Amino acid sequence: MAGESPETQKSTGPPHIGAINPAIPPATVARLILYARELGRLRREGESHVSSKLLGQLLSVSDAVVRRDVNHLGSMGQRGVGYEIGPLIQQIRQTMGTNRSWKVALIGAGSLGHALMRYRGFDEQGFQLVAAFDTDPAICSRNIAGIPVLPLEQLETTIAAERVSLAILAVPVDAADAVAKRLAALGVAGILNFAPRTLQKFPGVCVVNVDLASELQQLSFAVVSQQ
Ligand SMILES: NC(=O)c1ccc[n+]([C@@H]2O[C@H](COP(=O)([O-])OP(=O)(O)OC[C@H]3O[C@@H](n4cnc5c(N)ncnc54)[C@H](O)[C@@H]3O)[C@@H](O)[C@H]2O)c1
Repeated sequence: MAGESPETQKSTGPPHIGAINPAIPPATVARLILYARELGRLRREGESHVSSKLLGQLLSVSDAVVRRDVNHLGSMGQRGVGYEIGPLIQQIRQTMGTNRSWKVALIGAGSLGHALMRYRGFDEQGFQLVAAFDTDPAICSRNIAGIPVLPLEQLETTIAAERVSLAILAVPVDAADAVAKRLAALGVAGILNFAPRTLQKFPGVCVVNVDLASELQQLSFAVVSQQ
């Protein structure tokens, strides 16, 4: 799921949108997210410092890779002491834009949408799902896991009123481009797209595609490659 970099990057936009650092390679970005997850776990276990060797072991990469990745964040480690966990987490979160809260809208409240609304992990990472939208009247005007499901007609007013910056697209493939176009016109800065199609590009809108079927194909390739 992780590992794909934004297809476009926002150059201008509302003042609450931070710029993505284009100098960090996508593979490093993917690992930094995983380092933060492991560092959070170590901190909860009471650790204050971690070596590049241990952090590397936790991700099955070498300590040289860890040091190179962390170097992208500036001067962080101390020889013989390792990295101080708190400041390293803070620096990664600042770089990733996850040291702040993001308001997120979900478009498409079907099977996948329901599962996403029930997932509690977004809040913990600073992603606040404020509303879902659907075209099916049977689904609308309900609350799922505390999130209101609204008719699509209310997209424009709600996104503007709530100052939503990110959207999750979980609509049927044929509806994806039209919805993305509406989101782009509303100034939404990023779209997490689950529809199995490469979305049309919109200036200033970052898109990350999530396609579990593609991930499975990568897994099958990895398995056959080692046989
Ligand atoms: N990327 C992945 O790994 C992955 C996994 C599962 C599903 N999907 C994709 O996610 C999408 C949703 O899958 P699902 O299983 O939840 O489908 P679903 O049919 O259960 O849900 C789709 C929902 O979108 C609504 N909808 C239709 N047109 C709309 C529009 N223009 N605006 C707002 N809502 C609209 C429908 O009323 C329905 O509630 C599909 O495109 C599917 O292919 C991707």
